[in-house]
Amino acid sequence: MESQSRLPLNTVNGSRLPQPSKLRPPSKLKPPTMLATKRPISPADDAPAVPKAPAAKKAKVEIMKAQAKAPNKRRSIVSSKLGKKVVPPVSRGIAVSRASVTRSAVSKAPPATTRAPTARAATSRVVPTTKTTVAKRGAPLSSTARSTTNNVSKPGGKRPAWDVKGRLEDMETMFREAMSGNSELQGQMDSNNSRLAQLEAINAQLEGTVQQKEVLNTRGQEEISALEKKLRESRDELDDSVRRFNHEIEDLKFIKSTLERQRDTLDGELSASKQECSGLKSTVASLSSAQAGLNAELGATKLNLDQALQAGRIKDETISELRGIIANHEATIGDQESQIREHETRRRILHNTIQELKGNIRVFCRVRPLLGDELLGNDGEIQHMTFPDPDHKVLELDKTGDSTLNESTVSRKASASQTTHYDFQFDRVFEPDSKQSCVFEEISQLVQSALDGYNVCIFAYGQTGSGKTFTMEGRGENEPENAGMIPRAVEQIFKNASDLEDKGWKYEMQASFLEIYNETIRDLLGSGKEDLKHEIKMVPNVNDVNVTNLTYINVNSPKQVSNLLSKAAQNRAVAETKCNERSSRSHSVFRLKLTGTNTITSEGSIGTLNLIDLAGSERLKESKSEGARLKETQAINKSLSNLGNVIMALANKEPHIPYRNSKLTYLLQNSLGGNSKTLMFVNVSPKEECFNETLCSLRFATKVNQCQIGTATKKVK
Ligand SMILES: Nc1ncnc2c1ncn2[C@@H]1O[C@H](COP(=O)(O)OP(=O)(O)OP(=O)(O)O)[C@@H](O)[C@H]1O
Repeated sequence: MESQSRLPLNTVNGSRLPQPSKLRPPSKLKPPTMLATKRPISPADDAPAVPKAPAAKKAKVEIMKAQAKAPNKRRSIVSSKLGKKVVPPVSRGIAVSRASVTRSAVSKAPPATTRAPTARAATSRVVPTTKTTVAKRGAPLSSTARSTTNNVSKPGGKRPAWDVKGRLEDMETMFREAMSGNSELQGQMDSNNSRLAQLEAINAQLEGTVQQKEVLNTRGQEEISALEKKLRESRDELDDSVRRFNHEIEDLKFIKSTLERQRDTLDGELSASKQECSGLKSTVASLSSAQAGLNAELGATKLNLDQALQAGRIKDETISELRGIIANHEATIGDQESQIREHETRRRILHNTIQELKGNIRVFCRVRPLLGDELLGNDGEIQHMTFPDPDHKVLELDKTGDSTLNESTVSRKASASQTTHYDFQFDRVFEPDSKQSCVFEEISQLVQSALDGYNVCIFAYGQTGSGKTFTMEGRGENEPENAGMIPRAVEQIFKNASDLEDKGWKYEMQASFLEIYNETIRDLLGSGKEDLKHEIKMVPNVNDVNVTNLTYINVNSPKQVSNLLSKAAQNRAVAETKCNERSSRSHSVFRLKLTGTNTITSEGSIGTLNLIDLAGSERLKESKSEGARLKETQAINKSLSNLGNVIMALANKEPHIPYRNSKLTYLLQNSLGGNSKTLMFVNVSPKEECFNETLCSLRFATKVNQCQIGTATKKVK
């Protein structure tokens, strides 16, 4: 015991233990595989046969598991060093952990071998004990050690510091125990070494396998890179395909939407067609039923037809009888038509007789209404004129404070208050509110006479602004109610001529329009450019008047005549005077020559309708005309006074009638003589300041009205 205790503390069974300072910490120990690399095991070792690759894998897995359990194993080793039972690693089979291998190495602890680090590591577990031993042996005891020694001196407690011997004994005891444990560990280490050799063989085998695997791995990598390349190419192709397919999908979507639209349209058409079809079916059904009805009706109609044919035969007989009766009636109608024509002839005779009874020269007086500013004075009433006669034949004038006027054609009554009263009587007096239609009604029979072959002369006489043009021509193309005597006469002539066509009459109408201005004739229907001279000539044997170079136009409609009147109106010489703002300073003569032929009776007629708008009869004193206008007025007055002279001469049946003293009377000689019907309008102004002019005009008209010119005769071809 004594010699053993003198052995160095760091030797086990004679071999030196590694220095504690050179021991590696357990965590830095290399794994068994690494150890195997440093210490190859020859195949000649009596190691178990190398397991196949799966067996090697399994062994690796077991090793891994063992490593995971390593800390606990270490604890068990330390425990074993302290005298507890140590489980030999061999009993655990091939699944030996790195920690257990290390413990085996420590137990063997061969000096100066390649496994030294492992042994050192294993030895490190007992270092504290060894150190303590060294300290006890070499160095003086510290106070703490001493107290411990003191405690040991007593069983179950520390030995006192001074009990060195006791403490040494204790240490020796401990050493012996350690040594016995060491031999045990040595056995374990041997078995571990053999186990390690086996494992190294397995490891070498595994390394070969690893190399094979690496070759395989390299090939695999190459294959993988080739496959990756292929994969990239495939991906590119796939991308292209995807793009292509996307395009195709878009196209297909577009086609799909188009087709859907077409389908919708076709659906709509189909439903419409279905509806139409159902409608047609119902129509067919109704037509079928109608056809059945019609068939039935047809049968009935056939029956009726047979009856009608029978009745028709009877009617044919009746018709032949009626034809006989109609022939008799037609004969009667022919008789009656000839009677009508006779009646027409007699009507003309009677009409002429009536005209004769009325007198060949008749005078109508027309008073125009107050216009514009004229209405402002006297509350718009004409106070100096009265129309007392219900038969419209009398006009009364009252003049206050003018004793110089003491004449009257009919009567004159002067009152004490110096009011002079004048009565005038004419064939007709038209009051200011008389309409154009009302005036024309009175002259329409005269117009009819022109168609019957008479020379009719209607002229308007009066002072400027008294309403002559309004009476003869009217006002405004768009005011049919204001149409004058000329357009109305033309209208009536065309209408009557048309009516007379039934009685066999056909008329040719020739229009001319002229004016006499300053005793010069001007053609109002001419172009106006030529400076032609117009002379009045008597046509021998016909007792007719002709004007040379005058335009005669055949007319066949009222519209045509209306256009001629418009043209003439533009050509008329119109001049301003102080008496009227638009005064016509010439006589205008519209002449319509009517030549009628009766194809049935072979009668013929030539009539002339003269419609004359005379120039204003102004007194020189009133008109205040000067220069050229004075000459105009003088010429007008001369012709007008000559007209009066002619009428007087005719009335007095004088042997010489002074027709040639003025162009007007010379032109109208056939219309003023015995073979004519003459109507004079005396137009008067309602203005009181025109009283004297009005009086003059009325006096002249009264003279004309008193004339008995003779009996008119119609001209027969
Ligand atoms: N009965 C009537 N009703 C309404 N207005 C009328 C009537 N008579 C004439 N007038 C108007 O009085 C004005 C003068 O008439 P108009 O020109 O016919 O006179 P006149 O006698 O022809 O004059 P002149 O001799 O200068 O040609 C015109 O504006 C016309 O429209």
